[in-house]
Amino acid sequence: MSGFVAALLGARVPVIAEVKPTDGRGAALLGARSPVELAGAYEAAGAPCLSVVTGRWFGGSPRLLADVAGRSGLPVLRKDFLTRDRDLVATRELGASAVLLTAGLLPRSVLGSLVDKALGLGLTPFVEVTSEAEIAAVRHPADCVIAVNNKDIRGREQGVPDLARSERLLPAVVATGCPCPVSASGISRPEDAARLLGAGFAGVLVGTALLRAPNLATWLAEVPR
Ligand SMILES: O=P(O)(O)OC[C@@H](O)[C@@H](O)c1c[nH]c2ccccc12
Repeated sequence: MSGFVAALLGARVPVIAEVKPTDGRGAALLGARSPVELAGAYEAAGAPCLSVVTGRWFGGSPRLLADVAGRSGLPVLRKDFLTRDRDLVATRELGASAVLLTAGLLPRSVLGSLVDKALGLGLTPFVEVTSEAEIAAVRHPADCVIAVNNKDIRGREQGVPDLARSERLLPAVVATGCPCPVSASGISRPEDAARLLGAGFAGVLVGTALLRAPNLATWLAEVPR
């Protein structure tokens, strides 16, 4: 089992906490904090894993990933729209433990070979899906995190989130043998996170709501398992 998956499955509060400078509309999310300070605050509040967005839509960069991964003791997921083998090699070199692969943006054969390549590099594939057809396209599901995205990435994550999508698709994710189903995006309240975990998700990925929370520790403490 990968370090990223082990950290999530072993966590009391299995929330992957995201570092991203802006939301999909360009609104600033870090306030006066540096990304490294924010990562430290997530760790202190008990988050088991981090997600770092390196895509420019969200104000990210590869440098941001290197800074956070170099300073944090937590396993880090790189979130970006990567399509080539060499992007995965670079991701490893930047210090990530897991890498986002977006099933809806990649032809099935490309997704399969990127999963193979990531596993060969020791990176956990974190495959985001929005439909049963995309779930069926995930190769080696037992070695991947399969994450249901509650928003539509084609709309640059700006639309209304549909948490019911996660609940609807969970049985199909579990049926693949994936040990670590995750629900990602648009989870705005601790009670929504708790409901998804109660339904059977092994983890949730939360960005904007945590970045805007007045108190991280309080938000996470309100997510009982
Ligand atoms: O801020 P939110 O709604 O909690 O969402 C986090 C994360 O899922 C989102 O940032 C995201 C989902 N897919 C992505 C792809 C690239 C970059 C970022 C993302």
